[in-house]
Amino acid sequence: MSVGIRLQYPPFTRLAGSSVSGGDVSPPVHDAAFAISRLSAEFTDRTIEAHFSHHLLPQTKEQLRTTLLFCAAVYLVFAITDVLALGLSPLSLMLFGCRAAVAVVAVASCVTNHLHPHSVGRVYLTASVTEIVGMLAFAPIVLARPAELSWHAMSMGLMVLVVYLYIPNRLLYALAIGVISTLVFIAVALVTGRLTGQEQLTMVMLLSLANCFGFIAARRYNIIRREEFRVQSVLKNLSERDPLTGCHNRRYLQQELLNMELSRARRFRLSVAVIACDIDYFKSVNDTYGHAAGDRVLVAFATLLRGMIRENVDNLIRFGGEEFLLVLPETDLAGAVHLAERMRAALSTMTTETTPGKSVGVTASFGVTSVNFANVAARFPQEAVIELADQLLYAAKRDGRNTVKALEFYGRPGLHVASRAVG
Ligand SMILES: Nc1nc2c(ncn2[C@@H]2O[C@H](COP(=O)(O)OP(=O)(O)OP(=O)(O)O)[C@@H](O)[C@H]2O)c(=O)[nH]1
Repeated sequence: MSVGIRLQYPPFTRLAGSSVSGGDVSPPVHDAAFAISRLSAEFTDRTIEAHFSHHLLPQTKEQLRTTLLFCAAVYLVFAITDVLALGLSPLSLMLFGCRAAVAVVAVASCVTNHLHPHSVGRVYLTASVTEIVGMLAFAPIVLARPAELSWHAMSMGLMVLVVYLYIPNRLLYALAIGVISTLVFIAVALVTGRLTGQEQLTMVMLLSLANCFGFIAARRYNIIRREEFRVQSVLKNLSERDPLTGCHNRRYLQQELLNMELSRARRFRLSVAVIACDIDYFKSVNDTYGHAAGDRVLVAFATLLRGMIRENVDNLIRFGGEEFLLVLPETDLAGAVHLAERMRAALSTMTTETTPGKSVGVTASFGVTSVNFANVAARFPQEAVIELADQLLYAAKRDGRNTVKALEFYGRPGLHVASRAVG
């Protein structure tokens, strides 16, 4: 059975660390899934890369804003050097226009990202556009002040490092922008014909080194960030999942899921259903066929349940031992009872191979409850819903097992009036 990690985001920001309703979204957690491309320094699995990017989005946007505004300010401040070189002339005014264009694009990028808080693509697009405009605006400065070519080469080297290391962008975009602008700069420098052959060689070598060091350092940084994310995801997975069945565990239910689903249902005045189910006479399976066979039955039961719930919506939790719990958002009592009855019937016809050639069939009992927040205004302890489902499960056990018991939850003890037994 593949074990998964829960990585989710609102509406696209559920990550290793935060979550919103979304059921068992479970990218595999084995190492191959976290493979990192040596060239792009990104996860080769696009889904995991998307989770990673969304996980870091708030920090990335913050970094981008700070860096772009700082670079825009530096670009404008360096207009002083134009005035010192060219005086207050139409040419220096034109260069100021180029510098102002960079500042305007940088500010527009920050505003765009502010208006689209969940878009990773826009962050990279605005970073790239600002970098390209910054590099383009540098060309007229170089052409207008050819006597300072060595200084311009130094500035170019610094700009390349900024592109690789300080402006958050995809590594391959930074590489393309860094290399192409370096080549264009070298071409412009050679066209001006102000440098000796030795100076030209030195300039080409230094700018190549700036690109190499920038790329290597950025690649290293990108890989380290992703390694951190991998470890974080694996640890989170270990702490939230049952290793035998791959289901979420009780800890996850109590610390995250239940509160999240009940709060959401309360906010939007929706129904949430909970089904508690437990394999009947499971001890005798262990006693008769051995613990390993019992494990196989548990895994088969979890697989059956998982196959019958809505992917990315419902949640399956191993509540303990041979007891499982299903949390079903936007589901009323009738819908949950119908599902529980289908599960009960499916299990009663299923067998699991315990040893080669030998199979065992089991049944299960179900306790079903649902709370409709359109009718329930009063606050109640979140565990109360689970407790009711559990009580109903044990009522089903007392009633002979292989049966479903259901009751609407009205939020207060003594008001569970809509009782219904099925099976
Ligand atoms: N193989 C296996 N057995 C487990 C696991 N966790 C709990 N059990 C066993 O599950 C059995 C539960 O037994 P009981 O609580 O008596 O329940 P039951 O026999 O299913 O009886 P009812 O629930 O009343 O129908 C115990 O024998 C536990 O050892 C597990 O991970 N693997």
